[in-house]
Amino acid sequence: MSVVIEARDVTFAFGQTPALRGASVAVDAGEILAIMGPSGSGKSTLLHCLAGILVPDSGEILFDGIRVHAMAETQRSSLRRDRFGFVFQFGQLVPELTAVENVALPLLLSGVRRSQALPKARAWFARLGLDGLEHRRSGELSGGQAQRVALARGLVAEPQVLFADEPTGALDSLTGEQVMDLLVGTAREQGTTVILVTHEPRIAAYADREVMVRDGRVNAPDRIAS
Ligand SMILES: Nc1ncnc2c1ncn2[C@@H]1O[C@H](COP(=O)(O)OP(=O)(O)OP(=O)(O)O)[C@@H](O)[C@H]1O
Repeated sequence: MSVVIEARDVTFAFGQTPALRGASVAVDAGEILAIMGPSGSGKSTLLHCLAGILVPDSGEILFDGIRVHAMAETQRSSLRRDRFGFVFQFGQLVPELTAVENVALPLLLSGVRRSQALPKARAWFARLGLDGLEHRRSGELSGGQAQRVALARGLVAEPQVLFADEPTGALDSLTGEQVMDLLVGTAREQGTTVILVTHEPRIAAYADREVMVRDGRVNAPDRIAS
């Protein structure tokens, strides 16, 4: 297995608040990695640095040999659009668009024609058990349905890496497990690398490997009480 994406000794602070204090992690191509840790430990910040949304104060982010931390915002935005997919806790579907238009969005933003993007998006509805919901808007979907639509949107452009930040956090446990079954199943079919932030061990159990973030570091040993 070869490393596809990596953080090396990354630090990041929100003003005076340090969020990452030398975080390092490497993820293999096709691997499903769960990032766990207590609230406020830096999990989301690490995910956002890996995805090129935030730029580290120091350290490196390497994707496929590219120095993401050194790229300009426009380049990072193209990288996110062309190579990465995203699923967040609250689906964040565009409420004005239908479900199928939401799924097609990453393709349309990449310049794929509507006549090609919409059929490609539609194919995901059968795949994720969403048949018949293509023309609903987000307000007309259940939480689990909306999250499956968000998952389809995250995967439709066949990204190399899917970033999922608490993708089941707003769902009851049964619905959450159904979403995880679909996420892991489709990612494996496509060979997509998945970086999943969760604080739930039950959800992390779907991953190939778990790392723990504590105090802005990955797998930092527990402090010895003095
Ligand atoms: N936009 C922000 N502005 C200021 N401080 C922030 C911001 N986002 C996060 N922080 C702080 O950075 C630290 C790490 O936050 P982060 O969201 O990465 O942790 P987390 O492990 O994902 O937490 P949670 O599990 O609660 O989502 C925390 O101290 C948090 O309060």
